[in-house]
Amino acid sequence: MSIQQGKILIVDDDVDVLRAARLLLKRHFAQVDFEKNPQKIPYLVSNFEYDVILLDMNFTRDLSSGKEGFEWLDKILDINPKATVVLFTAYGDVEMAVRAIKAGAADFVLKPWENDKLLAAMQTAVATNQAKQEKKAGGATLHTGNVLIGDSPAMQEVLETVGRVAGTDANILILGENGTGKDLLARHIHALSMRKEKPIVPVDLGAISETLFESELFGHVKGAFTDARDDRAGRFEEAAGGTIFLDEIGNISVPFQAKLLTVLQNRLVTRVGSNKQIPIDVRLISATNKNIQQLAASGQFRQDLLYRINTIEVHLPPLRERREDIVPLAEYFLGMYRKKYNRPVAFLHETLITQLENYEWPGNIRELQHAIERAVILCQGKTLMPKDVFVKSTASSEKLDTGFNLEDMERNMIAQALKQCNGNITDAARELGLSRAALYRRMEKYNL
Ligand SMILES: Nc1ncnc2c1ncn2[C@@H]1O[C@H](COP(=O)(O)OP(=O)(O)OP(=O)(O)O)[C@@H](O)[C@H]1O
Repeated sequence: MSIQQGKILIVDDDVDVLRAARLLLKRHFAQVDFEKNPQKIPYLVSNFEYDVILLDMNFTRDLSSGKEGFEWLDKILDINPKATVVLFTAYGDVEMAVRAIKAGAADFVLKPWENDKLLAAMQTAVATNQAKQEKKAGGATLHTGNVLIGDSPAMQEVLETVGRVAGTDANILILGENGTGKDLLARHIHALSMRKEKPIVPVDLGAISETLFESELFGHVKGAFTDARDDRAGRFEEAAGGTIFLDEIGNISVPFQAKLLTVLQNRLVTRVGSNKQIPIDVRLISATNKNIQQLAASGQFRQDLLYRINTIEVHLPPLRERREDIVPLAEYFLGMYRKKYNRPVAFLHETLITQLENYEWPGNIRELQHAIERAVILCQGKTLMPKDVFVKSTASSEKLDTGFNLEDMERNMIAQALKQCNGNITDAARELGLSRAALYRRMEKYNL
C-alpha cells in the first residue's frame, strides 16, 4: 500500500462516520483532517489548501433533502472556485447526484459506503485537483486574486489611509457598495499588519442565523444546547493573535449588537453554556454596504457600537467614481482568465475600452470581473470586442414563447427580487431563500 500525496478534509456531523472515513483514508493519503461543524468550513477553506473536501449533504438542520449540503457546496466554491468537493450522503439518489455535479461537485458517494468505491472516488478527485493545480502553475492567479488594482486618485487616497493605519490595532470600518472590494481590502489591511502571520477569520454576519449567532462568534460548551456535542471555540477565539473580519455588520439585530458591543468593550468572550470568561486578542475590521450612519440615526444600529467599530472609517468608492481603474482592472481580469481558460484573446478593442469606461457598473468590480470572464470564454479571436462583453440578454425574449421555461422563470424571479430590494444582494438572497454565493452565481449565469 502506498500513501498518495493529497490533503483531504472530511466534514460530517456524525462522529462515527468521521472516524471510520478518516481511518480508511488516512491509510492512503498524506493528510486527512476532519471537522464535525460545517460552520467551520469558511474558515478552513479560506485558510488551508485542501485537494479534496468530502462533504456531508445532510447536517442536523435538515435530515434528508440535501439542501444544506448544496448550500455549503456553494459557499466552498465561492471562497475557492477551484475547490474539488465530493459529496457524501445517506439519502442520495441519482437525481441528487446529477444536481450535485451540476452545482459544481466533482463526485458523489452514497452512505453506507463501500471502502473501494469511496477510495476510488477520492483518488480520482485528488488526481483531478492536482492536475488543475499544475495547469494553474503557469502563472494564472486565483479567481479571487489577492492583487489589489487601484491607481486612480480615489483609490490612492484609500490605500494611503489604510497604509497609515494597517500597522496599528485600530478598528476599521469599510463602507462601500456590493462588489467594490471590501473583502479584498480587509485582507490587504491584514497582510500589511503586524498580525499577518496569524489568521484573518472572515465572518459573514448576513449569512448567520440568529440562533447560531452567539455560538458561532463566541463558541459553546458541550451540552449548552441539543446539538452541542463538544466544546467549540467561536470565531473570536479562532482569530486569536490575528484579525476578525465582520462582513455585513449592518445586518445584525439590535439585541446582538448589544452582545457584540459587550465583547468588544470587555475584550472577553463567554462560550454559550459556560460562565468562564476568555480574553480575546483580535484586530477588528468590519464592513457593510448599508448607510450605517443613517441606520444609527434611525435607531436600527447602536450608536455606541458604531463608535466602537469605526475608529477609522474607509469609504471604498463605487467603480463609476474611479473610472481610471476600469481599464487596468479589465486588463488584469483578461490576463487572469485567458490563462485560466487557456484562450487566445489578449487585447481590448478601442471601442470596447470607451464603452467600458462609460458604463455605470452598478455591480462594481464584481460585475466587471464576471463580464470579462464570460467574454474571455466566448471570444474566438485575439481581441475582445464590445459584443463579447456587452451581451444582450436573450433569456426572456427568445425562450418564453416555447411555453414555460424554468430558466426564464428563475431569471425573472431573481430580477424581480433584486429590483424589490434595490439591488441589495443580501436582502434579495434572503427573499429568494438562497445563499449570497448562490445568488451571485445565478446573476452571473443570467447576465443580471
Ligand atoms: N481593487 C481591486 N483589484 C482587483 N480585484 C478586485 C479589486 N476590488 C475587488 N476586486 C475583486 O472583485 C471581486 C469582488 O470584491 P469583494 O468580494 O472584495 O467585494 P465586496 O465589496 O466585499 O462585495 P460584497 O459587498 O458583495 O461582499 C473579488 O473577486 C475581488 O477579488
